[in-house]
Amino acid sequence: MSQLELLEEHVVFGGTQYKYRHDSTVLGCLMTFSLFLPNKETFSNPPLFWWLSGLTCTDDNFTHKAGAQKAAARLGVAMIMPDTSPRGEEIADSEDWDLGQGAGFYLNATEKPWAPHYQMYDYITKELSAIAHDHFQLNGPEFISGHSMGGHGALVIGLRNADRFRSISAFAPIVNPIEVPWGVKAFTEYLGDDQETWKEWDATELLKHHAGKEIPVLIDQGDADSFYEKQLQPSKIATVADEKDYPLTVRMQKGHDHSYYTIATFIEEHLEFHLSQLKNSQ
Ligand SMILES: N[C@@H](CCC(=O)N[C@@H](CS)C(=O)NCC(=O)O)C(=O)O
Repeated sequence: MSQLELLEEHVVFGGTQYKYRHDSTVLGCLMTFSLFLPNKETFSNPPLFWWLSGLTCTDDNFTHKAGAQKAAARLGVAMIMPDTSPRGEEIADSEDWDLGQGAGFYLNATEKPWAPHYQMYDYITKELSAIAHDHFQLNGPEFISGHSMGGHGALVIGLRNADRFRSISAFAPIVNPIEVPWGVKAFTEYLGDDQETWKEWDATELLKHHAGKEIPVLIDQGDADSFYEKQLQPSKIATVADEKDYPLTVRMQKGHDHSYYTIATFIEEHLEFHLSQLKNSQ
């Protein structure tokens, strides 16, 4: 397992917020991630909440802006926040904010120049998971959530690993990337022109063909989100869920936009949603 370098440690609401750096074997570069642990004496084996951020973010956006630590400390939930792409001067990048560094789309790229480093799906589901389990002994139940591009990541990773994650939630997720400009641009670059391969990384397509465990999904979408109609369109996945009678709820949030103010408003409800699913499945 890779060596972890502790960059930050802060006591917060009786738990501890950490930031680490490590040399990722899967991505071939130095990566940071953040981790919140609730009070160890009160919560010895906490469930683990994975948070995937959106375009332009690092692990800091959620840590600094969502205010999730207070609820996580009260509920006894550990939270892990990965970065959104491989990083570094030697790593392929784009001048566009919705491609390259900060925009890894949580998939395994197959095309040049991206493929050697842009393997975020494997990084999260294998390398960072092994660190969470082996280094921090976080071996309890797991949930996954995210925002925008990270909401797409949470839906795709959750549905592809429905035996592992107990529930999925998302804020303003890209639910059908193969049909919207952000997704078409990124998937063309990372996965090439064969659109059949894109479907493996598209939550709406995955849900259409999902035959595994029906893990519940909660989506919050602000109706004042400037990306709502062009890039997000949660009704696309809601329609598929309705057709299959799949347990997926979309809540439209009046007046809310795409920002972390929306996440801060509802993050406690998301943590409670995940924990309540856990109780239901026990
Ligand atoms: N840079 C873009 C916006 C990018 C954006 O809204 N990113 C979202 C995720 S898709 C985010 O979380 N930004 C960071 C933040 O709000 O802290 C623009 O100027 O239109």
